[in-house]
Amino acid sequence: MGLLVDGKWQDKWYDTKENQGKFKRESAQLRNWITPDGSAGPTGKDGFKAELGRYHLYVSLACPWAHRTLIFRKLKGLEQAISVSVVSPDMLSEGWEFDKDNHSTGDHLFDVSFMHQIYTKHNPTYSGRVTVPVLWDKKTNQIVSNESAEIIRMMNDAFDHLTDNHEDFYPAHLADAIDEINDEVYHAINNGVYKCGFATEQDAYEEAFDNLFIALDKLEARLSIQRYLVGSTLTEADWRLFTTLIRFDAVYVGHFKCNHRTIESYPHLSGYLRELYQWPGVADTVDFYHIKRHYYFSHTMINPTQIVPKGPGVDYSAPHNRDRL
Ligand SMILES: N[C@@H](CCC(=O)N[C@@H](CS)C(=O)NCC(=O)O)C(=O)O
Repeated sequence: MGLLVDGKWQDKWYDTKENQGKFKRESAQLRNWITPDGSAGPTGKDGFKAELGRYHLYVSLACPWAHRTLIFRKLKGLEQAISVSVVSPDMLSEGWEFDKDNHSTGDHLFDVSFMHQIYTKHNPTYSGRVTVPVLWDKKTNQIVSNESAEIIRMMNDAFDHLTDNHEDFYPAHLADAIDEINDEVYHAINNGVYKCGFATEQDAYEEAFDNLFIALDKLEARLSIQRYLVGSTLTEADWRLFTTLIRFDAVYVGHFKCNHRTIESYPHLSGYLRELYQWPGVADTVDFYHIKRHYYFSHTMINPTQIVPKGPGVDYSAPHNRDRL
């Protein structure tokens, strides 16, 4: 695990010493947008017009942030339009790898061995962490974006005129409500589980743990009276929560010490999770082999034996009963 400094790979983990043992996630650096006409989006430069076949996604099937983009690719009917390469589950001294003998598709564009080589193809002197997902422009040979929250917004509407899929997971009249819940879910839950797992001091861990379960309890109450996070409409906010919930009992409870309770033990959150899992096309994007193997095998500072647990064997295909709400 490491990062690029002036285009050179360095094997170095996050330094929590400067932050009282707290894990601080770095902001994504590459923030351009694909738009229907190629004009600039809310951040970054212009020149990324929506075109079928022009863009490529680099993902890990283990990663909850990359998982969002795979779900949107599926739900928005973009599988033919946007090609994908999947990294191996193990993220070791060279970071994310394309090892075809280890559950990777290989790099379909350049056949390189490591994800950091994609970042240095974009910019030979790149400095920063080498994260997935990455959205690549095959036409101009550069990274469009490495921020999943923005990649899913582009996928939500930039290609609609080409695909005729007008399903809208961020409708204007719900935008404020979605942004508000996203903010809470991001800090306390999506990133909250990482703050628990990567904390290196007891207080830092306990603070993240308490905030995580306060937030989950709040969502349990909310989902006891409404079907989805912002009411009766399924939105982006639900998909952003889903990718953390589906990893929770398999990984975060044990590996990240988020063990106050499992998602299975929450009557409403567990039914909600099953409903989202059973949404047409979504189960195909969930790969528990990659999920469990990645976390338990890669984070040797947390799990030095690299043993991957066999359980928990939750049945996400069981009836969800959410249609009663
Ligand atoms: N802000 C990014 C975060 C992505 C991210 O942190 N991905 C993780 C995998 S789950 C990663 O690649 N980590 C490698 C590292 O931090 O060195 C996004 O949401 O797109």
